[in-house]
Amino acid sequence: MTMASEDGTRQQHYLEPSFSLMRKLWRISRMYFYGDRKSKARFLLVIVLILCAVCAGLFVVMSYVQRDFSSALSGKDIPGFYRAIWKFVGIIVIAAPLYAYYHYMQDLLSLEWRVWLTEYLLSSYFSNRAYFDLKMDGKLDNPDQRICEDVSSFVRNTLDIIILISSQFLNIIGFTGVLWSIAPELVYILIGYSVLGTVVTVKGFGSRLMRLKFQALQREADFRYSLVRVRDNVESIAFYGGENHEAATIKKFLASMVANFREIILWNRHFSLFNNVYEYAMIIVPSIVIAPRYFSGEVQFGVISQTGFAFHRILNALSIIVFKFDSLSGLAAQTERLESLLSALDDHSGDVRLMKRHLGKTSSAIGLNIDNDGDDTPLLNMRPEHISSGLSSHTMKRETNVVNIVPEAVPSGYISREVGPGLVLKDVSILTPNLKTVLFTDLNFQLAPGESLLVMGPSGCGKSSLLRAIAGLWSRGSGILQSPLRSETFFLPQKPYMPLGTLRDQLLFPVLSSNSNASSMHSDGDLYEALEEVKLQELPARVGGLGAVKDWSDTLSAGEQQRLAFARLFLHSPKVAFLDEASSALDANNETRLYELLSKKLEAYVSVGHRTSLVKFHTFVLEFRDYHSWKFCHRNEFVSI
Ligand SMILES: Nc1ncnc2c1ncn2[C@@H]1O[C@H](COP(=O)(O)OP(=O)(O)OP(=O)(O)O)[C@@H](O)[C@H]1O
Repeated sequence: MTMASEDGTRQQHYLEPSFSLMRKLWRISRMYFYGDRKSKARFLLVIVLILCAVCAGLFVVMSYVQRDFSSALSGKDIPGFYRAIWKFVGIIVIAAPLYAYYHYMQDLLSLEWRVWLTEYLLSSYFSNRAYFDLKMDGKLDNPDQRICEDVSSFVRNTLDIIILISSQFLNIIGFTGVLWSIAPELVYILIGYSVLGTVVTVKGFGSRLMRLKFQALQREADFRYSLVRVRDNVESIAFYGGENHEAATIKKFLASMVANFREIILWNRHFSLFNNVYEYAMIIVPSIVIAPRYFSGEVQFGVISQTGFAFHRILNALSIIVFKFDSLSGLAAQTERLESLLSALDDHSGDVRLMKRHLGKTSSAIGLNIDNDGDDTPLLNMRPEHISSGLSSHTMKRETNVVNIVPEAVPSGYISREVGPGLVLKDVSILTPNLKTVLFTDLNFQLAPGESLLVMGPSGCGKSSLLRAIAGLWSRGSGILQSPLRSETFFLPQKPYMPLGTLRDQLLFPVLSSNSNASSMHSDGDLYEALEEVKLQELPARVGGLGAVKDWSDTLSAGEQQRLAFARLFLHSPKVAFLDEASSALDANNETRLYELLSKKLEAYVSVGHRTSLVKFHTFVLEFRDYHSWKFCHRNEFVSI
């Protein structure tokens, strides 16, 4: 979840009614109506439009019945009066179920569309770790709100507008005939008047109200996220006594949201003024035009009310932008937010493709056999001759001298990734995601299968970033990185992630416990055994069994969470584990015992840690020193500085 910041990362949108906005609306809508569920989508839409047409037809019939009714009343025509009453009853009997079914189909289509679009966005959001890269990129605020609420409002409003336009179009067709047959001059008046009203609305209020609505969505999402952050960090805030600070921060978001709403209310008042004048100015026009003909006996009394009815139906239809501007401006804001999310996801998958192409070129340039089709496909068979000769001694010392480099000067490519049995880094340089800082350059080392590495160094030198690069989370930089298949590795971050769900879910994560493979792979006995290994055997009894559901990050201590993460690691038994200060919250005894288990159970592992007591559990030590240099040596040669 990214909150838009005030430092310029927030995207500025100057929304205005335009063809580009309509194109965006069409782009999002066509994805569903031309997508994999198009048959159902189109079927539902056609049904809704047919029902809409029938309802519009009923309105035309109603205008004639109303005419007969008024004429019968004014002419004291008793049989005519009862005939009109019976016609009314007939229309109501048909219209009542028809309307109910019409709204039901509308709701059904809206739900289907929402589900489809949400699922589509979720798939894109989680593919190629887009959620991670979007957060790192920091340009798109609150993707969660876009996926959750903007989709829902967008679908509802778009559907309303489609139906409205269709019904108004039918109204224009149906009632223009009626009005034309009575008073053609009224049709001309209506056209001129509605064009004028639309131009004033679009030019006078369009871009301002749309921008305000866009900001309203953005600021509401920021406000809500500031509250969610508090809920996620209650303990830290309580320890710091940070209530005043948090309340002040949240109030700032509230104030910004309210300021925007004040502006919306103000502009709504201006618009409402214009809207009322526009609507009321026309109320008596049809009567003024028709009354002289009624006085001269040219038309019956009922024609006056029929003309008024038809006139206002057409006025509503032609003035759709004026009368529905509130929902249209809301829809414009939702369209813009969804479109920028879709574009960011598209750009991301484009970047991934570009990266793969780039890697293909790089590798062929150095004569390596690359296949970029998937994470788990062996890509490169790196032989010793690809590694600089100095590496084979396993003891290297090298000075690097670039720390903060202007973006133009940094390596602009990607780290080439390979799959191989060990872990090999050749001339690897890594950039931070904002591409402003080179963390280290020309890092070279290799670990054969079965060899383990401890990465040490001062805070902020790039130890975790190295693991991120190995895991494929960061790719910007240069060099070649060979590591085992992703499915053979397992990463433990410093702060273990505790997903929502049962104790069983915590142990099996990232495998879903509902997945049939999970239960065939790990019986409850295995889970209890893993808990015993990390000295958490009493946990199931304490919390109510493996099926107990809790907020685990609040229920368990930091050390317990780290031990649970080790149990998770042992259950998955990967070939190679990567541990980023994964035992930092543990006491020395627990840490030693877990590392003893680790060295027995796993072929190899790479740890990031600060304690020299960990050195004995690893074959090699890579030590970063003062951001400028690094040293790779055997553990027997390691001398702590
Ligand atoms: N998303 C980001 N954008 C820009 N810079 C970042 C980002 N994430 C991390 N950095 C910077 O990259 C540098 C290296 O971070 P990293 O987490 O790898 O350090 P570390 O050596 O693991 O530190 P520690 O021992 O404190 O955990 C830090 O200076 C950090 O501020």
